[in-house]
Amino acid sequence: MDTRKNRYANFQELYLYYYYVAGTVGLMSVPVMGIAPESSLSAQTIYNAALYLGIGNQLTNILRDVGEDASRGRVYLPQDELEKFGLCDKDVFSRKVTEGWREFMKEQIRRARFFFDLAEEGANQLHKASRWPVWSSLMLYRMILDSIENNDYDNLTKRAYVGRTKKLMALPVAYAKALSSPRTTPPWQSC
Ligand SMILES: CC(C)=CCC/C(C)=C/CC/C(C)=C/CC/C(C)=C/COP(=O)(O)OP(=O)(O)O
Repeated sequence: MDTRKNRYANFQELYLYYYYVAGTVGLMSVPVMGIAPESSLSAQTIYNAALYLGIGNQLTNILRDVGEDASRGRVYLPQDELEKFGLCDKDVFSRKVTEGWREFMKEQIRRARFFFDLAEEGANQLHKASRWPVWSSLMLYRMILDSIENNDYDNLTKRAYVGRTKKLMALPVAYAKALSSPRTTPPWQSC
């Protein structure tokens, strides 16, 4: 798909690409990592969470690399949403961070966070040995979005990154999150 296509009309088209390139990685990870024997959520719910983590990671990866991809003539952004903010490919290639670009980026970041939020429910359903690395990667990738914000949405000339200290500080937090047991009651039955 990547060799044939370098523009995507809308998020639906992009979602298919994200599914192929990253969602599948999440799905394949579940049987390797294992589901907690005490989990009471359906396998489908857990696989969906894994898929959403793959999509969230890929969305973040794309948002971090917009400038780099543009230098290779590639735009992995929804064309209709660019248009909604008065933008087009030319604006991506010109690398000028305008108010329109910032507003566009805010929406893209919101979407990536939404997928990470969906994935969270599944992380503690995994076998306990797998939870810490999954929480760590989820948190570290989510921090790339914060870094794009801290760069005032300039992902056209700057590459967002998370410094070593911030990364190290996230690890104990991820560890603490990994300690909580899987839900035994699905969220929709607990209220
Ligand atoms: C949450 C539950 C239930 C399970 C976890 C399931 C997992 C591990 C999901 C994560 C899947 C994953 C690691 C996807 C990778 C997506 C990604 C960022 C791919 C980037 O690939 P490239 O585009 O080649 O990267 P570069 O741009 O860095 O070269």
